[in-house]
Amino acid sequence: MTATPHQNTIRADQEAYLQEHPEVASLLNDFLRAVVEQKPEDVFEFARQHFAGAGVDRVDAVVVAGPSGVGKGTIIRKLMELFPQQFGFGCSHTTRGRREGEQEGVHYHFTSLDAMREAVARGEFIEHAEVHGNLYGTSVAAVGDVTKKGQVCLLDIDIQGVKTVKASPLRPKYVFIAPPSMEVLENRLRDRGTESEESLSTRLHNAREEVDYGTTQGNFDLVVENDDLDQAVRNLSSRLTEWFPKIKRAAGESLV
Ligand SMILES: Nc1ncnc2c1ncn2[C@@H]1O[C@H](COP(=O)(O)OP(=O)(O)OP(=O)(O)O)[C@@H](O)[C@H]1O
Repeated sequence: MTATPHQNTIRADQEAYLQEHPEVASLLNDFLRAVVEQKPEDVFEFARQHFAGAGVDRVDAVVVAGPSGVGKGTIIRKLMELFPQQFGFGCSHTTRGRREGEQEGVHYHFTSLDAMREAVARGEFIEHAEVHGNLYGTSVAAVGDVTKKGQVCLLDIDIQGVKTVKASPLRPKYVFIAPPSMEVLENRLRDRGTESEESLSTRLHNAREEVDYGTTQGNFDLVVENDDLDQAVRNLSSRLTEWFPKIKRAAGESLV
């Protein structure tokens, strides 16, 4: 049966699209290769997991790490106030209890240990780690929620998490927030009033090793000392606009 002119037009249009998007063929070939290599019992479930992580190596993301109480959350909030259209927060999951004022989907996705373990086993997390007795993690979906809007995804991740992100397909920029001193860090944690003596001492104990790792040459793309908050945010913003020129174009040069 010969094709009608209308069918020919549709076919030409589809072929033109596929030529402009060679990643479609590569994505399908990768999937087929994975299926024949791993021979999954449940192909639909396998496909869901396989495609959940597709393209995650190409998204714009920034990992903001540092010891507890150094000001990661504060700096991220400031950046998002300054550049509301350009940055979005990649909301992590946690099994820890909700602190006063924290909202589901804004500060964290609050979940149970069992639900989180199951989601991790299904391959839905880029990284996860147990910190101070609770699970924390960054899901593929949380990063996608931000980057599909064209925004740079800001991630608040502890040092253990950083090490696993480095082993994941995500290719973010890594920023370490350093305290001016251990005394200042302790005062900030005390003044925040969120920790018991025991949790405070665990956090300070971990902080020394974290600062060693964070300030070791080559572990981070940028180290920012959070002494004066506005200065720290200025230092960070200026580097972010170099890394992601689209931020500067959209925000206007005066902001930086
Ligand atoms: N430059 C700064 N000068 C003074 N206080 C600060 C500064 N930056 C942050 N703080 C204060 O220090 C406390 C800790 O900050 P924040 O909660 O942002 O830390 P964090 O690194 O996100 O901690 P965690 O990892 O435990 O969530 C807060 O009370 C915050 O207001």
